Amino acid sequence: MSATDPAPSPGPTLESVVGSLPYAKGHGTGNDFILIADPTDQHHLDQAQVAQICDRHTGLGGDGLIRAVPSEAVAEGRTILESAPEAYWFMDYRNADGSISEMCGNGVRVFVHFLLSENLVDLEVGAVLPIGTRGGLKLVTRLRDGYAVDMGPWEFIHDKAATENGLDSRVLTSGLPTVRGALSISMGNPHTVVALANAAELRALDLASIPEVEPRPEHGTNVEYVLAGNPSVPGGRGSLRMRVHERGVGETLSCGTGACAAAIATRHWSQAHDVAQWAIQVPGGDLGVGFEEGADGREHVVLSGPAVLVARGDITAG
Ligand SMILES: N[C@@H](CCC[C@H](N)C(=O)O)C(=O)O
Repeated sequence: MSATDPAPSPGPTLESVVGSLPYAKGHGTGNDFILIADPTDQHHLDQAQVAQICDRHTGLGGDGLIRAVPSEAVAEGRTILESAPEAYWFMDYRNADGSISEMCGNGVRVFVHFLLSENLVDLEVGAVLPIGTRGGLKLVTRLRDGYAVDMGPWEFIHDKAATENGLDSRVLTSGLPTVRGALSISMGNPHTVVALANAAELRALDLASIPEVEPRPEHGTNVEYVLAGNPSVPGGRGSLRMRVHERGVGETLSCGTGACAAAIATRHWSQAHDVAQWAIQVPGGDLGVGFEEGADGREHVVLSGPAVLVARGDITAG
């Protein structure tokens, strides 16, 4: 570039893209989100606007954006209200690329923490708050040091292959020398879990590009790489380490629904059905995954972990 060339355009400001907008930033084990309180359902952000806000270089930066809106304002929320009229708040979740996902396990804990900090709900330690999501009703219990979420029942995506072979798909990933067998699990959103042989494989994974999954999932998938056992659990039973490539985001430091899928797959492969509580180590911290019978008689997954708000701000041109 010479001195006479015109200066490159600095690009639009966030305010010019989305208008003035108060927000908070939070995370759950390093999975980070921009949170927007929208009690009157005014902030209808499109895919490009969300992607711009979540951009780590030209926006605020986040693995996703969560809008707190009354369930009444969203079609899926209105359906939930028919059987759970107490589910006043709905978690309108978007990935960093602006795409919609049905569910976010870390996000729903941070969401409830945000509602509390905005004085939009009142929740004692031990009390339960029903939340509407595109993945259905979720019950969030406030703990002393975080939140536990009844994520509801889980499912194998290809039931027959999963139960007969323990594997139903194949994944090709940079950094792994071979194509690996994998297991597809729905936590409301789709997951593909791959077992690794050792810690060197876990370290060597290159998750900068989207892993190739065959057969190709119609709506994409989140891919979890798991290593049974984790150093903080003596004997290792009921524990695992994982890294994740999230649909619509890329590699993240943690994924709550992914931790649930990883525990389900590892329990299935090791036939450890007697272990009701699992300890999951992700790059961003530690999560718990429990299994218990729900009121509907089906097995439910309960995800527990921390939720932190780190900042508040206002999108303005400055
Ligand atoms: N990080 C989340 C999952 C977010 C959605 C996911 N990327 C998808 O597209 O399904 C979690 O904590 O569960």
